[in-house]
Amino acid sequence: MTQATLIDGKAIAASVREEIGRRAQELQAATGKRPGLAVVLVGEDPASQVYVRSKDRTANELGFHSVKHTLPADTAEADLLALIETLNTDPDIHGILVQLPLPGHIDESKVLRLIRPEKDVDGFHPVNVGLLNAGERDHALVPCTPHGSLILLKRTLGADLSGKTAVVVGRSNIVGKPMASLLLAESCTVTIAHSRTRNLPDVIRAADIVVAAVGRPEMIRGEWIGKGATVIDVGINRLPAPELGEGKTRLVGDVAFDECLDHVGAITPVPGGVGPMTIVMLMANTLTAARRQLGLPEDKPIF
Ligand SMILES: NC(=O)C1=CN([C@@H]2O[C@H](COP(=O)(O)OP(=O)(O)OC[C@H]3O[C@@H](n4cnc5c(N)ncnc54)[C@H](OP(=O)(O)O)[C@@H]3O)[C@@H](O)[C@H]2O)C=CC1
Ligand SMILES: Nc1nc(=O)c2c([nH]1)NC[C@@H]1CN(c3ccc(C(=O)N[C@@H](CCC(=O)O)C(=O)O)cc3)C=[N+]21
Repeated sequence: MTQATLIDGKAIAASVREEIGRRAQELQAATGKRPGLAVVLVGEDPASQVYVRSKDRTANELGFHSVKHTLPADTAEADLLALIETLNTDPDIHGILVQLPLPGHIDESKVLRLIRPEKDVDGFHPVNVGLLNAGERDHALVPCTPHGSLILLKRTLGADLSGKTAVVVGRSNIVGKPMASLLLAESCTVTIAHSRTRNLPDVIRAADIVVAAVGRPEMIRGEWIGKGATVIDVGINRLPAPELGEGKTRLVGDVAFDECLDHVGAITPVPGGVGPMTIVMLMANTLTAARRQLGLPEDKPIF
């Protein structure tokens, strides 16, 4: 019986974070400027509040300039757009992140299109999406969760992923599509699966690399995953956990983790896998955006 390697996202995120901290200090020594991040939250979704707090805290810990704008859930679209215009022209702000999802009365696409592509640290603006898909990712800002997932894969399998068979389950603009695009750019043979995919277990079984971004707790069973495969579980699902006490919850991924341990090669846990990488890649993107806006040469890519 083999024993799967646990991909320690928390530890890898900590090492990337140190590197970003060093680079931010260099930037400040050279220019007197700190990378500046603005996070905008509309409404009071508790999960979003947790993420936004964590982004703000990490930015502060790394010595970034960080501002948080919390707007009421009934904010008019025009007011949100006006705030983005202000941030677009603020020279101390290099990165803008609007926490998703937005309340239903606001046109998400309109908001994302207004953010200056140079400041779009989520990588959701059509210009950044286009650059990534055109094979120009070095000039883009790359979405944080897929980018962090790719780093986990490279730290586990080595820098060269070419020729590997990868299945991405999920086709959202936030995770699935950009993940597939990054893996294709690494010369993997990529399949994108979704809710209409037939024989999903068989599709997944053929993969060297499985990335799960579905949002359904433990939907992907251990027996669907081939021997020795590497599994990146992006899913974050909060389930009630009465065994931990009344009203308590616990997080699980999209993959049945325990069922994988005796035969997969490596797997990310939830929590402690992709989540911590997402936050640190947001800081990496903010630093990249700051250097570009200050006219400095690109830093080495982070692996
Ligand atoms: N760790 C992190 O940092 C982050 C984690 N997440 C988590 O990742 C997960 C996915 O997020 P996101 O991409 O935004 O989710 P979406 O809901 O936008 O997309 C889910 C995708 O899963 C597909 N899907 C749904 N049901 C099935 C099924 N039965 N079989 C196969 N595919 C299915 C959908 O297919 P179709 O298109 O056909 O409907 C869709 O493409 C969530 O748990 C989210 O919380 C998200 C962002 C960051
Ligand atoms: N514009 C925008 N950009 C995003 O990047 C974005 C977003 N909107 N909306 C929501 C999703 C979700 N997301 C996560 C970030 C960190 C963790 C994270 O740190 N997770 C910890 C656990 C956190 C906990 O305990 O709740 C972990 O997995 O170990 C998870 C999920 C970013 N998102």
